[in-house]
Amino acid sequence: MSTGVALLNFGEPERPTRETVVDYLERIFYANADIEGETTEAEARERSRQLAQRRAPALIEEYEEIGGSPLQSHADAQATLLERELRDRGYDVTTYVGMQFTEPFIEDAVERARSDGVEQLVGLPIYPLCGPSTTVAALEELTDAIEAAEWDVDVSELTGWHRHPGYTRARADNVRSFVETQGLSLEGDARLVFSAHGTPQYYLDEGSRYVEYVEEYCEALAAQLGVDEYELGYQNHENRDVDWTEPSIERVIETVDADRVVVEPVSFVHEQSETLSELDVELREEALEAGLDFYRVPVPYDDEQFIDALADLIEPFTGGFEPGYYNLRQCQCRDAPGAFCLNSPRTR
Ligand SMILES: C=CC1=C(C)c2cc3[nH]c(cc4nc(cc5[nH]c(cc1n2)c(C)c5CCC(=O)O)C(CCC(=O)O)=C4C)c(C)c3C=C
Ligand SMILES: [Fe+2]
Repeated sequence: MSTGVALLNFGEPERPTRETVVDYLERIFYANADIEGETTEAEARERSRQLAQRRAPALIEEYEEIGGSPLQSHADAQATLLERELRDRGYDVTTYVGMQFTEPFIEDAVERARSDGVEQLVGLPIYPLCGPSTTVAALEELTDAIEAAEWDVDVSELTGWHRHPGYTRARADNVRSFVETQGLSLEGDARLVFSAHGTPQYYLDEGSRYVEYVEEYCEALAAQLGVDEYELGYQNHENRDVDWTEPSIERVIETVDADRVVVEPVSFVHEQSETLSELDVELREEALEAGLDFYRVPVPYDDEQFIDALADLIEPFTGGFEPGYYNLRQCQCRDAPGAFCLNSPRTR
């Protein structure tokens, strides 16, 4: 059977013109309009436009500073490597990249898979830590696009996958090798600092387990690295007057008791403005002002172990065996048939 894997991603404009960046931001703000309370569609659209226009200049500056976002090229490279790995394992698989907020959109990925004659589609959001505005929203879009295309295809979905042992090992080995190359010691005077993408308190109040996932993941990663003491901070987007996850990464950097910090960006599986600008430029400056040497672990987006872990997640669907055999169970965050994750409790 021919399988399509839709790799669902966030997206970042490749060319940061004012028009593309405003449109991009407007889509993001509109998709998250609920966090400011109930509103009409017209009000939400107007508010999203205003927020996008206000935020755009600073984001354009970030893109200019880093010479454009590499997200699209990293996502394409990942898709190619995953397809190759699954084909090497003997499966008839094609991968399709679909973005939530830039082209190629999720509906474009669906259209390409359909015209290629895919018989089975697996939706894999490239967010290891399941959250409502990323993982769940991306899969809702996938369902909507399939329905809009009136495509009768067998669909499976994968939500949270940070507990995959191969993934955790890949990230731990990546941190270890970075620390070694830099001549640092995490047990000595360099403090390990995990930086996670933040989320508005609204989503946590609505039942999202995102923070639990972040915390347990950091604990597991630190344990694999043999590190007892570490810090965790959140990269928040404070464009609206709403509460976000605490402590912010800036606060952590201000208060950490160390000579140097090694920052591991746990929410990210590509380099993008959040890593190359927010961390490497802005946070580095704050760290230096606080008297800290600053090191940031590169994201292992094309690492062989990481790609193998992604292939393992897809394998039950291409191999035709019971997903539960690999501990994949019905997702609690996405209440849809065929939505599996590694986070759900065992029922027996
Ligand atoms: C490629 C870029 C981005 C990734 C990956 C990403 C991941 C990510 N985002 C959230 C939660 C939210 N992000 C929100 C806004 C937002 N996110 C990005 C970029 C990425 N996020 C941008 C450019 C923006 C726009 C705001 C800004 O200041 O730049 C929001 C909405 C906030 C709102 O006020 O509407 C949420 C929610 C998570 C959990 C996550 C996980 C990896
Ligand atoms: Fe975000």
